[in-house]
Order: sequence, then structure tokens, then C-alpha cells
Amino acid sequence: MDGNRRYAKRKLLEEGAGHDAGAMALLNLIIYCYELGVKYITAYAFSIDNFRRKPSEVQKIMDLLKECMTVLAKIAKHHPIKVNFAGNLELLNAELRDEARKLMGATAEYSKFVVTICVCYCCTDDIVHSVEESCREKHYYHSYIGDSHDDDKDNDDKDDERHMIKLVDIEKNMYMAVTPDPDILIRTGDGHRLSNFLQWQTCHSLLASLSTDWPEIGVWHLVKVVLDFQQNYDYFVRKKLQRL
Ligand SMILES: CC(C)=CCC/C(C)=C/CC/C(C)=C/COP(=O)(O)OP(=O)(O)O
Repeated sequence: MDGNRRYAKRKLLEEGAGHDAGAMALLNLIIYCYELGVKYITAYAFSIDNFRRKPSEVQKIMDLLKECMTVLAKIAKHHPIKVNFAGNLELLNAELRDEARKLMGATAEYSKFVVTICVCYCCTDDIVHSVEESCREKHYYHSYIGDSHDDDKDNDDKDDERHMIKLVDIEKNMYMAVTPDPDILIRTGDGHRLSNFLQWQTCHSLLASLSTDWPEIGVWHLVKVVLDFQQNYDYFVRKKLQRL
């Protein structure tokens, strides 16, 4: 969701007003997706690197995160929306972390429409966290059965095999396991970088870079990228199937 500060500068507004408008644009986009029948939407709201920004800006984004949680909780009372927060939530303050967990718990049973907000997220951090988690699981398995006194080579090979960390382990243990890999990744603000967002999950995604700043994204931008995706649908499906 790039271009919030540039939008504020262009409109001669104070910096925080760009993020206010950005939060409103996100909520609107979630509603458009719901109405258009898009099943999953994932937003990159705050990266771990963003903690290096000015304290006042970090605080502003955290305040907006809280407001978005309140609005999403109200929407979820009347619509079957599942809300996930993906990232290292331990880096959030305790109040926000509790709110995030409460909202995830309250909407966990829904599946018709899934909104995932990435906070305190970086893809590289997610990969490291997932590898650590997978090692812990395999170590547990190893210490549980590894003391067997069976000298049989076949059994040893099978044990070795079971101790190996596989692709499925890494994918299962990622924060992003809560939602499928995206068909489309949209970046606003004329950027052509991934900025540590979903590198693992976007190998076969359509990348759409919009020159529009995030607060000005609207339903027609969404429709246009969905149509672009549909025109190349056969290609994307083939690529995904090849991976299976
Ligand atoms: C759910 C939630 C917390 C929503 C908050 C609002 C929001 C849109 C946050 C995005 C924050 C962010 C770091 C954007 C990227 O840079 P930039 O847009 O600040 O700067 P740029 O104009 O320099 O690209």
C-alpha cells in the first residue's frame, strides 16, 4: 500500500492524513473485493523494517491498525469475514496483540471471504521463523523416537527421511499459511519492487504495478487487474499445476 506520504505531500496535507486516507482506501477495497466475489485479500500494512520510521509515524500506523480492527470486527458481526493478522505479532504492543488475537478467534470459523493483514511482517523473517519451527518439530520427533536401538539400515534411512525438513513443512509453518498464494500482487505508488512481501508465495503471481498512490486506489483499478489476470488465466493455471 505505497504512496500514502506522497499523496499527503501532493495534496498539501500533513503526513498522517495520507495514512488516514490509506486506511479508508483499504477498508473500501475490502468491501469491493467482497462484493466482486474475490475470496482472499492480503494487505501489507506494516513491515518489520517500518519500525525504523519516525516514532510518530509508527504510532500513527498502530493507531490506524486499531481503528481498522474495530471496523472489521463490526463488519464481521453481519458478514462472514475471516480476519487474519500475519507476521511476528510478538512485536506489537500487548493491547494490539490481544485485539488481533481476539478478532482472529471471533472470525476463525468463517471461510467465504478471508482478509489477511500483514503486520510486523517480512517474507525473509517468515522464512526464518518457519525453518526454526520446522527444526523444532523434527527435533521433537527425533528425541521422541531417535533413541531406538534398532540397527537396521532400512529403518535408519526411514528415520533420516522423517527428520528431513521438506517443502511442505516450510510452507505449513509460515505465518502466511493462513491464506493461499495470491493470483495477483498489486503494488501502488509506481513501485516495481516486492519490498520483502510474499517472495515465497508470488513465484507464479501476476505482478501489477499501479502509478496511483494507495489512497487513490478505486474499484476500477481492481477491475482492470482482475481482467488482465483473466486474459492470462490459462497461463497462470498451467504454471500452478506444473508446481503441483
Ligand atoms: C491496517 C492499517 C494499519 C492500515 C494503515 C494505513 C496504511 C495504508 C499503512 C501503510 C503503511 C506503509 C508503511 C506504507 C508504505 O509507505 P508510505 O505510503 O507511507 O510512503 P510513500 O508515500 O513514501 O510510499
